[in-house]
Amino acid sequence: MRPALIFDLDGTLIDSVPAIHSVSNAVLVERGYPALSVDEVRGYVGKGAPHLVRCLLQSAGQDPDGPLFDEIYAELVKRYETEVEGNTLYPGVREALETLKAEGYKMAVTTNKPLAPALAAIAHVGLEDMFDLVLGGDSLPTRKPDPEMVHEAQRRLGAEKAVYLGDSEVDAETAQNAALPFVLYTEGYRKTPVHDMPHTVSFNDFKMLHGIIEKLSCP
Ligand SMILES: O=C(O)COP(=O)(O)O
Ligand SMILES: [Mg+2]
Repeated sequence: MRPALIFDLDGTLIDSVPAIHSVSNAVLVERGYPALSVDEVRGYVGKGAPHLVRCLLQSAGQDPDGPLFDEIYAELVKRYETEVEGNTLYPGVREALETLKAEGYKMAVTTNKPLAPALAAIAHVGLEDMFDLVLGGDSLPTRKPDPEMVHEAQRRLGAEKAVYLGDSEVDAETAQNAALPFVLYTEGYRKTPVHDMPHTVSFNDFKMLHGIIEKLSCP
């Protein structure tokens, strides 16, 4: 049986930092706080929206868990869902996914991004028909690196075997916690050198993905 392919979203399939940067700055500047650089915002991505909001509050000199949290979280997630222009696919993603889907691989997304903005970004880049399941950071009581999201995806897909694919330290840890092979996309938002990240195989071009998955699918 072919393994299910469980993908991370931000930094793996979609370059979403331009969108997250612009939404974050809109929320900050509107309240009189200084705008942040793309590099700063990139460093805040990967652990879900609550973490991003706490980082934004800290950068503004505010209490990360203080009274502004709920208001900023709600506004950020709302804008995230509608201001989708800054989300773009990494080169070759569509072709690679189409090939794998045509061969019968079941595919899911497990992202720490909240579900509504994740679905909006997926639709914006035209991948809405590609996945059997999408789970967001607010779909379950826990988020990555807790393995539950990946386990839940595997259960819902009825997949005995699975491969997890992602770009970040959080993803490497998730795959380890879920005891799954980890395919690392090196062009996303990781902060650690590739050789210091636990992974089964890495790739820097989606043209390589089909061959990698075929090899991992051998019994
Ligand atoms: O929203 C985030 O923080 C990251 O989302 P990801 O899990 O798709 O990388
Ligand atoms: Mg990611």
